[in-house]
Amino acid sequence: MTECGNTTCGCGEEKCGQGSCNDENCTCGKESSDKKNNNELNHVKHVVAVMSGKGGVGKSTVTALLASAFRKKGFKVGILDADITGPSIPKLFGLKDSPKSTGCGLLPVKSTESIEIMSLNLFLPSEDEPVIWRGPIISGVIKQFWEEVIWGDLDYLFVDLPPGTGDAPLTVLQSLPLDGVVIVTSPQDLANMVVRKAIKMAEKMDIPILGIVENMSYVQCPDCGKKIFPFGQGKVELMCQEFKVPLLGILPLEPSVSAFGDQGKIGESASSDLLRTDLLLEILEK
Ligand SMILES: Nc1ncnc2c1ncn2[C@@H]1O[C@H](COP(=O)(O)OP(=O)(O)OP(=O)(O)O)[C@@H](O)[C@H]1O
Repeated sequence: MTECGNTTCGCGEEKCGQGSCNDENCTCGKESSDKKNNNELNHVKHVVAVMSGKGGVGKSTVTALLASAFRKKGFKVGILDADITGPSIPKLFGLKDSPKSTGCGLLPVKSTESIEIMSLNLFLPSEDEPVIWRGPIISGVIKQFWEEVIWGDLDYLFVDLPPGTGDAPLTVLQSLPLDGVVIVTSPQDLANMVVRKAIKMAEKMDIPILGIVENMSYVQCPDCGKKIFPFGQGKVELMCQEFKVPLLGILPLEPSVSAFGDQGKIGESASSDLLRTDLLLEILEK
């Protein structure tokens, strides 16, 4: 292996620890272009992070709905739950089994719809056990979930990020071979302000923004079907225009979404049909 200088690596690229270096002899710390096939057992075609910056806007729900929508289309799908201290994915899919370990690595747990799932909550003795870890340990676990889990052949791996722009999101954006991020927002101005920080973080790190989903956007009257916008209307369209990214869906505040999630049957929620999956697929294929 060749050693690179302080600022420039053997391949002539500036040393930054991000992006992709195609010189296989270079040790600049940049990831090789084959980062997706992180071990011989894993062949993951696309990795998509779901991010928000703001807590509670529905990242995990949107991750689960996206994964379910892609699965319904026949793709092989996985979810890496990078929300280490507040993991929700196993609950949404009603998973209780612990991941099995083989000589080669850890096996994800399969949901009823055959989505491969890895989450720290699957290792805990009870689902309400807290995880009280500092940032470096959390980052280490996220990397292990990528490198030491036998994902096998997957078309799409969705990564559910925790809120904020701290250690865990940074690790995912820096260490995983992301095709891009899907941003989840909700219509309140407060959410908007924090979500913009996440968008700018991804932009600063040269991670493509694949699109924005607005969650809890409106309530539909069960009697007359009229849409009520308790937090105001049209904000996500403005955000998409400003950042020049596509709108991937507007989801209502819908009691059944929460009920399906609480019952561990989020895959049965029809809200996944409201996501513009075909548009996302088109963007990813490009
Ligand atoms: N469109 C929706 N309609 C009704 N309830 C929803 C909707 N989206 C999310 N919820 C509910 O809101 C709560 C928070 O959702 P979720 O856990 O997906 O948010 P999050 O952004 O991932 O949270 P965190 O920041 O803690 O990771 C859950 O109880 C979920 O069922």
